[in-house]
Amino acid sequence: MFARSALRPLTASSRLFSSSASRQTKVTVLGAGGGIGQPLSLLLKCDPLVSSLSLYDIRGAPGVAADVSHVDTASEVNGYAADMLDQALEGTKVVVIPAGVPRKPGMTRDDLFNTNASIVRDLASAVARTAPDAHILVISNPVNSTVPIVAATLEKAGVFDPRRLFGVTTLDVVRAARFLAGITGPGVNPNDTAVTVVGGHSGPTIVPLLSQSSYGKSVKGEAFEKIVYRIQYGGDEVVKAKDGAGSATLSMAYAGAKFTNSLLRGLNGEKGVITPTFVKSPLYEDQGIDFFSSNVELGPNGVEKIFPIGPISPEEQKLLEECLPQLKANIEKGKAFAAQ
Ligand SMILES: NC(=O)C1=CN([C@@H]2O[C@H](COP(=O)(O)OP(=O)(O)OC[C@H]3O[C@@H](n4cnc5c(N)ncnc54)[C@H](O)[C@@H]3O)[C@@H](O)[C@H]2O)C=CC1
Ligand SMILES: O=C([O-])CC(=O)C(=O)O
Repeated sequence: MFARSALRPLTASSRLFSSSASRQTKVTVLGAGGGIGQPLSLLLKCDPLVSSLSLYDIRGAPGVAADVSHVDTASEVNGYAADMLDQALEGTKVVVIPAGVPRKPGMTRDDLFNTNASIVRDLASAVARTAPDAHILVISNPVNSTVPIVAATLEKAGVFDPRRLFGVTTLDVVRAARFLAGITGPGVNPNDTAVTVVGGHSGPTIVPLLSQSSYGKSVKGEAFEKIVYRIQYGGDEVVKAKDGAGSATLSMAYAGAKFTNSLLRGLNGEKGVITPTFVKSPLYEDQGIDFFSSNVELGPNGVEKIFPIGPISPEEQKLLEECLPQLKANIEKGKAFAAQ
């Protein structure tokens, strides 16, 4: 399926799976029966760095596991029913969480808070109890709030290590590269139009830094406004098109598998694995914002280095100013919930 000879040469940033190192890892998906969980489980089954895949959901995970387990890659797959959360987490090194409800048209990600906050808190408690050293990748929305909830839950349990908690903002990066390639001209490949996206993961908190991209820096005026809007509201495009049937699942599964592979490469000691992710960050701590997405180097301990956002244009400075107050409010909402 992925025969090497059939592939054109790829840059490190463009590969879905790359595996220069040999150590393999047990990965658990919480919410594996869902719209994201199913294709994500399939993609993780295809990742050569995953040795064992543990699939959990309150419904349907054993069926998904039976199905995915027939794919002829080396990893083993196990499915766990609703009452087997602790067994699903035993011995796992990486936990990916796409559990929770998705948006319908007319909703914001924050409208998911009331349902998803407690789902994520309870799953984080289980990770703290059963796999306290695991790296946790949070997909469930609203990411700007669910990540602080997971952090506070782990902190309460005395096992929080900020190097091991990640909000998955990779879909924004994937969209930015795709949309920029689309307006750059025929034949331009998204592999060559990577854009760093910083801030958070909802509307105005998503800040693409086009000025730092060789193709993006020439996008000005109305074209700039349009592509920024499209990157910030790409999720709404999918919610609208699915017309009540949910939000992005396939592109998110791709993005989730891509970020998981980056983390696994870092854990295996590969150098120079750098990608944006929403982590506990010192960058805007002086403004009371202690979670932020910027480029992060992933390594054997998880977060090895958090990069500052670097030089940005006056337009991007304005976007950042719009991002920060909303991001702060989202983070505080998560913390207030976790403190109850
Ligand atoms: N970070 C990002 O960029 C993105 C995040 N999302 C978010 O991902 C989440 C999932 O989206 P979909 O897969 O489309 O939803 P979905 O409804 O298709 O699947 C969610 C799954 O979570 C399961 N679930 C609910 N409570 C659970 C619990 N306590 N333990 C384990 N599993 C549980 C459900 O049974 C269901 O199978 C949503 O919150 C959505 O907003 C979606 C797209 C992008
Ligand atoms: O829009 C949503 O609700 C799902 C999501 O986070 C995205 O597609 O970026």
